[in-house]
Amino acid sequence: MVSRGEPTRTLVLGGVRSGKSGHGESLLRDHARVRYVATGPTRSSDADWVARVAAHRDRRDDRYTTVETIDVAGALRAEPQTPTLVDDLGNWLAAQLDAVGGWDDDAVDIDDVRSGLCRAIADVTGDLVIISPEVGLSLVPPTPAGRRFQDELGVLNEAVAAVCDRVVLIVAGRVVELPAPPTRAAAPTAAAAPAAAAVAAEAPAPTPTAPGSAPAATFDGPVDPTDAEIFDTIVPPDFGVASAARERQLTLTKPPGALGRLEDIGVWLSSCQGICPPRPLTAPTVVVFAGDHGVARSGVSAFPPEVTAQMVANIASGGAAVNVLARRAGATVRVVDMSVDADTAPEISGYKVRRGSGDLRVTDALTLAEAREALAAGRAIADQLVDSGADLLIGGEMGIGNTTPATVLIGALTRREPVEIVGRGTGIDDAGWIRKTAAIRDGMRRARRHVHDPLSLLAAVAGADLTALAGFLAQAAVRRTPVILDGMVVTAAAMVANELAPGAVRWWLAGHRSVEPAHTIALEHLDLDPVLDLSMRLGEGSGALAALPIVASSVDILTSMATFDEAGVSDRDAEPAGVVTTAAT
Ligand SMILES: O=C(O)c1ccc[n+]([C@@H]2O[C@H](COP(=O)([O-])O)[C@@H](O)[C@H]2O)c1
Ligand SMILES: Cc1cc2nc[nH]c2cc1C
Repeated sequence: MVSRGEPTRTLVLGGVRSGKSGHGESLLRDHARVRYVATGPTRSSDADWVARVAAHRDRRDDRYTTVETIDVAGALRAEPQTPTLVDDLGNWLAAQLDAVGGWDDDAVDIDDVRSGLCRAIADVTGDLVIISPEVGLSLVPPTPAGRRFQDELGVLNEAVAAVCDRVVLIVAGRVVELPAPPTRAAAPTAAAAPAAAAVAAEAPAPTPTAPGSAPAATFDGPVDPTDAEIFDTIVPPDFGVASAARERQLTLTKPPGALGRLEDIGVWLSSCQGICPPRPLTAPTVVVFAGDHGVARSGVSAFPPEVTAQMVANIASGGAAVNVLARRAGATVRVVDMSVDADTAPEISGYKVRRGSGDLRVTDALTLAEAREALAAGRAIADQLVDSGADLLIGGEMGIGNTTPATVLIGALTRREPVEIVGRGTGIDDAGWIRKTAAIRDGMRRARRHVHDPLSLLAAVAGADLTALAGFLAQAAVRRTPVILDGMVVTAAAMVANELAPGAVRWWLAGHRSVEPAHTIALEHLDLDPVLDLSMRLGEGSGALAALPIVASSVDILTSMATFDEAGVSDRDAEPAGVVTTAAT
């Protein structure tokens, strides 16, 4: 395997003594330099272990540099470009379970380290081979610790496979190439297909009316929710195009890097579009997912729940902040009633799952069937917009009380204490803050047992609006369409979306940092750096829309600035006039 500009991430699975390490090494034989990340100790008092390590070492030649660490994510992040062999994930997992005392305590999980590892794997820029044992084919171990290891390794292998380009299984010395799951990048999902076809026929363009207004064209429902939670492997934005865009930035008439973050955003957008220079954005589209929440009846918001339906009508008729900001930025706004506790216009309620989601303090917000329906709706909406030409998507939301479920999701997935993350939402007073903190505590208690299962987590505490948002954001990544995230509520849904579709985060840009404390924690968790920090706390998609003109400008820079050659401007390596250099004697 020689790097051809595009890195290849290969997961090599196999049983004990199957030849998996040897095969992994053979994949990197053409590289002049290979880093060997050893996840188990290379020195030990166990003679058999030492002999195994020595056998592995003898097979490798002096092209290898050995790094002994269980911080594989850290090692990959330190040198993402270096061709690397990681051997193996079994030792890594054992060390992680040791670190958290998780061998015999199912309540302790390693989800964060596993996600961190997957994100680091998704971000490598050089060839990577990861060796992992496949122990799921043997007997179910007789001890709790053995069963825990076997179960965790199954989950880990599946998660790592999702961010690798190839997965091979070594059996009896033979290499079996495991097929990738079918890709839906070019076509609507099976779940979304019927509705997408119906809307495509009715609404060929995403902007039948002026930017900023809610177009008359409707989203159709219902959708087939079967397997709504199963997403295709996310293909990252094109690394080769990113390199070309970075090169182009250096040719433009400015000191290298002088446009700072604007340059990075242009490079990202170029890599999302797979072309350099990128195409100007022509059809950015915001979808505002609206819903009511049972918990809002218990005094966790400064406003009454009736405001949700009233604001939905306001957005539909073009009078909300989201409409004003969208008009300025040239974006189209659509509003979708997922679970508003009132009847709304038929053109916005085609996907409605129910009236109001359940009170997360005491009951599931949705049934699993409703959660699948909401996820499928979000996915179908993303598909319809991409199919009809949207070239950038923004997820927005409107729902009195929705900062409570969003904070519960973030708290549960990042294991924070409620008081660290609770914010003032629409502006609750101190008494409301105390009620909200207690509601978040109760919701997190109910959420805790679902943190390993994104679909049941959404059903337990999120509600139909946030669940549809999660489906929308993940499906945008499946369809290789860039997204600008809005505030805390959208980012909470994004966290779950990235659990459903690992690597989806690479298609998302954080538009802004909301004043909600949970937002900063969620952004850190996703490793996202917001474009703006304007002390906003509105939702609707407003923060993302405020960032959109900056994103559009970053594209213009790459498309329209003159190069040094074109403008006849001297590049920095050119010799200044009048300076004569003489050869050294
Ligand atoms: O996303 C955010 O950062 C955000 C922060 C504060 C408020 N909101 C919006 O305010 C509403 C929820 O606030 P609350 O106090 O009713 O939970 C909902 O309609 C959100 O769009 C949104
Ligand atoms: C008026 C109003 C507008 C909103 N937009 C998003 N959340 C909101 C909450 C309220 C209360």
